[in-house]
Amino acid sequence: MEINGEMEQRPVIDGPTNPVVSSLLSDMYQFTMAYAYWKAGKHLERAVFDLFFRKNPFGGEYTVFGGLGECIHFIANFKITEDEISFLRSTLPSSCEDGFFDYLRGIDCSDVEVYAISEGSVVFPRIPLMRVEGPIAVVQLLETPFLNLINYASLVATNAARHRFVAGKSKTLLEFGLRRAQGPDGAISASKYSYIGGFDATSNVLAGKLFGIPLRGTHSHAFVSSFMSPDEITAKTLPHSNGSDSCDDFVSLVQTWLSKLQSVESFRGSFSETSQSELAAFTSYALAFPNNFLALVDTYDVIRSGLPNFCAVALALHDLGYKANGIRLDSGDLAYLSVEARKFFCAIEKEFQIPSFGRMAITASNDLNEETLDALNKQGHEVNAFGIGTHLVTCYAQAALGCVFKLVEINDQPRIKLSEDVTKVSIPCKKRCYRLYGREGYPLVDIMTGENEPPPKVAERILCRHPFNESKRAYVVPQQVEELLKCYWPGNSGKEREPLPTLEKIREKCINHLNQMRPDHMRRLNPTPYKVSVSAQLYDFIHLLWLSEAPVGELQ
Ligand SMILES: Nc1ncnc2c1ncn2[C@@H]1O[C@H](COP(=O)(O)OP(=O)(O)OP(=O)(O)O)[C@@H](O)[C@H]1O
Ligand SMILES: O=P(O)(O)OC[C@H]1O[C@H](OP(=O)(O)OP(=O)(O)O)[C@H](O)[C@@H]1O
Ligand SMILES: O=C(O)c1cccnc1
Ligand SMILES: [Mg+2]
Repeated sequence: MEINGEMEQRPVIDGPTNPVVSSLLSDMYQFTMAYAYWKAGKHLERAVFDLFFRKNPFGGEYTVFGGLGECIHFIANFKITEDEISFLRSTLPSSCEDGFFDYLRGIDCSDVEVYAISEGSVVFPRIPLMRVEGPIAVVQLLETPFLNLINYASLVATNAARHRFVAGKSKTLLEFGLRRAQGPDGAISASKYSYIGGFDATSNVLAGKLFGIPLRGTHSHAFVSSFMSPDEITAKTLPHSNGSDSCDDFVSLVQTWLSKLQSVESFRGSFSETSQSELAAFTSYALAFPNNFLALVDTYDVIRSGLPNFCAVALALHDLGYKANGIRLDSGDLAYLSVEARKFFCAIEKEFQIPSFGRMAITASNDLNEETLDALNKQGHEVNAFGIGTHLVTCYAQAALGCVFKLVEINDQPRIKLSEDVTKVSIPCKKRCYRLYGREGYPLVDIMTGENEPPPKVAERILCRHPFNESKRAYVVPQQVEELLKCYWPGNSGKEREPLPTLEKIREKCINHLNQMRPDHMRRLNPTPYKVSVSAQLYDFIHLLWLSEAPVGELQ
């Protein structure tokens, strides 16, 4: 585009992570409406849409906002190709005129503006996560892809944050969901947004490559049961960790340690013969990864086999200057088994004078979710890391977040969507949104105002009204005022574009925001709703418009 004789420098922004996110990834009705707008000569009318949700997921009182970056990557590259136009022509009724397809050929998002809350923020019902302004036909085409990019992203980020909340800050949380996720995009998105929501790492290698998320993993039961006995191990040499000399027969060294363990007085009766298959598997894994030895100990029997076998290998590694990483438990009573494992490790630390052996890491997995984490906490456990798959990535506890995209203004005229259900009435007008902070530093209330109202001021009392309930209102004297919607896509407005932060920064923002919330909004049982309000002026306007738009009933 040429402005004042100079070529405007538009930043080059890559497309979305998933290349299927393109202009046709939309509902059919967006294209039929676009045609009807065009036919009516309305397609260039300037519209304002709000993207928001009505209820927090998982019975909670907060949501983590995810997916904004992908939306911006999408619109930065929004074009309808010749091939796509041919397809649309073949699928729309043959009465659709050629001029419409010529119009579609020329559209992009250069005259669309997107204002949004920063990704990773904690957000609440009714406050627009995004405000999208532009020619109505184009903005209408963005509805479905935007909702698709935001609904699951925010749902899974929230789910991750909730799992983090129950697990506690000190635990390591590993996302193990790739195999159980809803297809490849579900899996990649789950890894990305679980990381934002506070997970530490993923097993998903592609997510590691695409987003730089730390990768972690152990091994499976197949690895253990694929071995028959230590006799099948032929390459038995393991160099000392400092490179000084080598142990020629690591397998025998492990056997020696197992015999020593069998004769320890305090272990007498707890185990006798352990599984030779498992011992061979652990020994082989240690030979392959002497610096990162971690063993899945529940293939046969955790107490009678897995733990002693693991310790025999870990002690042999210790002789050669290596430090084992720990174990994974994947079945049984995880609280009980983790406590028994810890006792076993501590007994070895004491018996053989090996400092820090008692602090060996214990990872647990197997159908974990918020409830099982909570139950484990209540029972007392010794788990250091949780691997969580199915419940996290499928968002088992709630299938979808209900973000919607509603018209709030056209040609500078406010619009309202009425409903019998008052929670579904949309809040009209182009709005500004603020978060007001209280004396103790907690966010107190979010407030929406009309676009041209003066902003709330620090230390100045402002009336915050429930948008629909006349009697619910409160005066607030904010100690800090934060404007929530920032310009992420300026279109032709000339405004500065907010840069897209890195995934690391988004994660940091999310964790800080969650930490900043008042604890009663965060608790799992009956959390206190966070207040979302409108200014007195906007309240009056909503109700005026409501009355003017709602037909008066007639009783007979
Ligand atoms: N101490 C505990 N308190 C509450 N729930 C637990 C506890 N330990 C494990 N769980 C959960 O109980 C469930 C046990 O699953 P399940 O009944 O399938 O047994 P399993 O241990 O997987 O058995 P299997 O050996 O057949 O694989 C899992 O969802 C697990 O997360
Ligand atoms: O349980 P999730 O939270 O989904 O976590 C991922 C699970 O995936 C693996 O199981 P695997 O595929 O080997 O099957 P399994 O159910 O028989 O353990 C792993 O051992 C975990 O149990
Ligand atoms: O690395 C693991 O232990 C792992 C990875 C995916 C699923 N279950 C376990
Ligand atoms: Mg399992």
